[in-house]
Amino acid sequence: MRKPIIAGNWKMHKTATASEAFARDLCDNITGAAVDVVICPNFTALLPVGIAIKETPIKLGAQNMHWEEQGAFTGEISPAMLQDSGCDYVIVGHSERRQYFAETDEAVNKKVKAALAHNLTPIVCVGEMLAQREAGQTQTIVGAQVRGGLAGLSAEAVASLVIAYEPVWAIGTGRTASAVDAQEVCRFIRDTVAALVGQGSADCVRIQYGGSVKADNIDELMAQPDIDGALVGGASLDTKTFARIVNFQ
Ligand SMILES: O=C(CO)COP(=O)(O)O
Repeated sequence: MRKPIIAGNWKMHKTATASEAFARDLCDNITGAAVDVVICPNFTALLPVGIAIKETPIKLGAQNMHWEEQGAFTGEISPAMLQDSGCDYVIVGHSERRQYFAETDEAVNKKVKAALAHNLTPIVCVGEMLAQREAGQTQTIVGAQVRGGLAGLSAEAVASLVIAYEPVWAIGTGRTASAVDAQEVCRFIRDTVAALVGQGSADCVRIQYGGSVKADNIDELMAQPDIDGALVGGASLDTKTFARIVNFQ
């Protein structure tokens, strides 16, 4: 039985001060959640938010990281730094990183391995662009991203991580994939994982859907057999809405 996991990706929103206040408000609104809850603020907010949620079940995640331990990589942050800041999770290969910062499957793979080596659970993002979906290439693209991102990992490692299916055309557009379409791709991702490392891991790995998840579509999405959670952008920036998403039916 896979425990659902709902994560909020705050992207480049909220200062550290605003993030801390928001996190405290969130703690008051999310009590006794039956699911894993993760919030991913910007780097400068990790420490204060980590302190704000310390005695609560809410976990801390980062939005990106470098794969190296340390070194001359101006502007980057290492897995050890994230761990030291209180992170348990890190988002890897978000489509905005792939699109605007030229992140490749090879880089994603290095980041996934580095995260696991530092006891950080990677949330590995995959998803096709609109033109690719319309050209009937969804499975080709998503399959290659899954195989590339998870290359060389043991069955046990794959079982421990989280995969987020985020169709690029559904991110921030208000255009959610239908629950049936999302289920179909999440099922395909699970089958791809099974072919890669075996059915046992495929049965354990948690797969989130992301892309315009809102309070009014979460229930239908979570009712799908292969959707184990959500990676929420815009709707995670409102306390009441995010609390409602976490408390899906
Ligand atoms: O990119 C996303 C989460 O990582 C989804 O963003 P929205 O929920 O704003 O569409």
